[in-house]
Amino acid sequence: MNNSAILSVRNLTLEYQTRSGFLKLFTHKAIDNVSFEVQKGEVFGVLGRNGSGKSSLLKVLAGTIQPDSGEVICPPNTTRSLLALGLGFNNNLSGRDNALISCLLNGYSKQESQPIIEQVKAFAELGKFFEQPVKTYSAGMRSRLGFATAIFTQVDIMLIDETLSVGDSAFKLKAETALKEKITNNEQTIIFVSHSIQQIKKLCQRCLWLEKGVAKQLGTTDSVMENYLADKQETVKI
Ligand SMILES: Nc1ncnc2c1ncn2[C@@H]1O[C@H](COP(=O)(O)OP(=O)(O)OP(=O)(O)O)[C@@H](O)[C@H]1O
Repeated sequence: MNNSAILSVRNLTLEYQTRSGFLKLFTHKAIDNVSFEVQKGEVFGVLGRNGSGKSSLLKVLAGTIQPDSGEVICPPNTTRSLLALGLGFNNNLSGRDNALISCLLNGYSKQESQPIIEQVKAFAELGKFFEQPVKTYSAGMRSRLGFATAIFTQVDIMLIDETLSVGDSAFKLKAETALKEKITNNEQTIIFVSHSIQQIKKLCQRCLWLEKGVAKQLGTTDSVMENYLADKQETVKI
């Protein structure tokens, strides 16, 4: 692992097994021998078509699923949090209680959590719904709560899966601005999956292009984007 790398992924492979008929199992390689490193303070993008393995990769990086082979290495005590739609909340608890649980899981005491929860409440703009169970929320409202919770609790690596793509344009802009502020001090490491090429261009210095689970290109966002867009246009022509 390079000195300033906060995350090192080596030869990662993940297979899903699904039933394709009575007693028949179908194996699908969602991530195929992928390796890369992310530096501390870097905003790293992952792009690729539908089904290319982006979300699966983030889940492995967050430790919510185990790979079949390969490894994910971080310095000791590195905290990681996956911000993805529908993940991580207890549906029966209110937005406030879910925010409190996130704080406690990130090592804050109940007392230290109170001002953070008020910041989350103000940022998420959920009004009285903040006190209602999360199961009553729309996808956009969950996204607001998830984003606000992640932005105000300190984690070493934020793993963001599509959450910025949901919600109205005013909130998207506010979320992007908050992320940029967090990025400017070069402390926050972010791994960011998005279908929005504009968002990846705006936020990420480097990115990884996944194609059917394989790392097709790893490099600066400009160089990867050039080939990715050319490839997309080729496919549209065909
Ligand atoms: N739980 C699962 N069981 C079986 N196959 C799965 C499972 N989750 C994902 N897959 C398959 O693994 C592949 C990668 O899926 P993944 O969701 O990681 O892709 P993605 O790039 O995030 O897609 P999208 O851009 O559409 O969100 C797809 O072919 C998908 O069908």
